[in-house]
Amino acid sequence: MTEIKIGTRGSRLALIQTEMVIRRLQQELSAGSDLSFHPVTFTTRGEIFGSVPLSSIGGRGVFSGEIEEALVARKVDLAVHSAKDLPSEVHPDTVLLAVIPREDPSDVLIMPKDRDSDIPEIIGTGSPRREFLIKKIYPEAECRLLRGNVPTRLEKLRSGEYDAIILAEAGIKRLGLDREECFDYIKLPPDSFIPAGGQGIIALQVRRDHRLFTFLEKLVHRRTQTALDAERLVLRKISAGCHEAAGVYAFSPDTPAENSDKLMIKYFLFRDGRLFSDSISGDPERYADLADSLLKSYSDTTSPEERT
Ligand SMILES: NCc1[nH]cc(CCC(=O)O)c1CC(=O)O
Repeated sequence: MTEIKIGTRGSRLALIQTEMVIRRLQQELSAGSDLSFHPVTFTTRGEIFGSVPLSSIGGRGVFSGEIEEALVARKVDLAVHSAKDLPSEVHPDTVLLAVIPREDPSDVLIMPKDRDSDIPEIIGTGSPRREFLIKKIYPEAECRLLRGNVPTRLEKLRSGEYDAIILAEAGIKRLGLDREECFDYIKLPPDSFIPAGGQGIIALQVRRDHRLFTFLEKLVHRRTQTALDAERLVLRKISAGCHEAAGVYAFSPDTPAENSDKLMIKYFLFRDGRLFSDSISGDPERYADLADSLLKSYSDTTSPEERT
């Protein structure tokens, strides 16, 4: 048996996602293959500093740095991440492959069923993007820092610390927590409540020189990979830090009225008190050109110094 080590975080969601990838790889291996896959868990800085705003933790890749280092140092063969937790650039010796179809990328507002009012006053989120977008819906609401893994966040909602919290639909679905009787789940439509780049996508990170690279490359889910690449390209170009409100969503509109061969990209960025936002659609094979035209309105109104 050849053991293939897969670096991952140790949270329940991270382990479920890693198991999804392992199952997929096992299905695709030819009979008689001698590969066996084993998760190797890492504790990242994002978890060690679990109660402060993410923007106050220094360095890149708060949830992925340690795992990527092990990958580049050949201590693990592969790594599995939530794409949205990755910095906009990964180590140049590695690439990200989307081998599992994207889960619903929406955010969800979750409220206890027994509350007095339909309008939440205190909303738990530590994400500047979610805060910016939810205040358009509930201008009077106050957003309070909420950190921790998904079950912890739901526990804090249950304990009455918040009137509502915002989570990714993908996480609560994969954990099977989307049907709890005591909560209302209000889906925030992703074409207006624009998700974080990569939300709902599981990224398999592999070194270009790994012997499984060509095998893995063949397994990508085309639409998901296109969305991942397009969203990450936009993220690199706007170079939003985690203290800025920014979202990007690339998708193929598949309602009959629209042309499903097209890739639609939407983004918004709230920077220095100004809102940049645009959407464009075109040929998915040319997403780099699309992203460039998309960001034209942004660069036209931004001086070169501001863009660096
Ligand atoms: N930052 C935490 C994180 N990273 C990925 C997910 C959900 C799964 C996904 O988006 O694929 C979550 C939880 C959340 O934001 O509610």
